[in-house]
Amino acid sequence: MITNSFPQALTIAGSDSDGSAGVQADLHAFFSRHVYGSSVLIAAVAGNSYGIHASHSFPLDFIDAEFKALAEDFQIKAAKTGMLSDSSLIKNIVENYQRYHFGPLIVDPVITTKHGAKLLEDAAINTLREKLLPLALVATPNYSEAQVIVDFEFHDQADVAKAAAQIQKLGVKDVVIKGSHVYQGDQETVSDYVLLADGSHYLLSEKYVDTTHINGTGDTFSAIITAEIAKNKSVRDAIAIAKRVTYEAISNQIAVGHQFGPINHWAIK
Ligand SMILES: Nc1ncnc2c1ncn2[C@@H]1O[C@H](COP(=O)(O)OP(=O)(O)OP(=O)(O)O)[C@@H](O)[C@H]1O
Ligand SMILES: Cc1ncc(COP(=O)(O)O)c(N)n1
Repeated sequence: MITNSFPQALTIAGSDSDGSAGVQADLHAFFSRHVYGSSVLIAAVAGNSYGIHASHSFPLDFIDAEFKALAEDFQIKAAKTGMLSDSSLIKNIVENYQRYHFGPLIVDPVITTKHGAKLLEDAAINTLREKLLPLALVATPNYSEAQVIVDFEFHDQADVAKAAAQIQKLGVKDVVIKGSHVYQGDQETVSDYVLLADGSHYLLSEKYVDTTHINGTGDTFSAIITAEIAKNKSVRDAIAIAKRVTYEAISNQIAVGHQFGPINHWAIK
């Protein structure tokens, strides 16, 4: 009899038809780190590298059926969320996540795409704050999402640190605020501020890559953390690996799409 022990992870997110972001990016990322990926699709968007043309959320009873089907068979060791659409979907995900055992939860609070399309209703921000974030082992807002969650504007790194502490107070154990642009001498870097559950905090920096092929960076980053946690890596190591390999995927561009193209998951080692 085959055991169910191969590392398995789950993404609870939206499909992006151009394959660059959402569930598609998450599954590429899981695959690249040798983790089996499954998905609960909550919505699908019709889009390409220029923008999003349409979006469609799935019925809640269908989402319930997806969770149940996976719970009856798979041994998922870690799960992540991406696009969440609206309040009723967030509540549904919270209920299903609490009903089943899918391991630690990584919340990537996706609000807008790289083309500026909104993937989360304004009215759902409170539900995100009060219902979903408290369940998160790791939350990975980018610079602008973090400002929406804490409801104040960042002017400097001290504000980023203050926001991470505020997000931790919502119940999130480990917080990564991505995407501060910091100069180290002449070199522009993209730095992610990390605040761990034990109170330790630090910046993870890589050189800024001047490219528009950045669709799916946030999805990939959070999916890699999820994959590494599914393989029992520590949160600190999982975040460091995610930073390193996401940088590899951004800096080894592939020629797909005209504007906000995908990153290169084959570059991930
Ligand atoms: N141009 C770039 N050059 C180098 N690193 C980058 C670049 N853009 C993003 N990153 C890195 O990629 C990772 C993903 O961050 P990013 O801020 O892009 O997330 P996002 O896609 O905006 O997030 P979300 O999915 O939450 O909307 C981070 O580690 C960030 O520092
Ligand atoms: C369906 C879907 N989900 C998420 C994103 C965010 O992508 P990114 O990782 O670039 O922030 C997206 N563009 N589409």
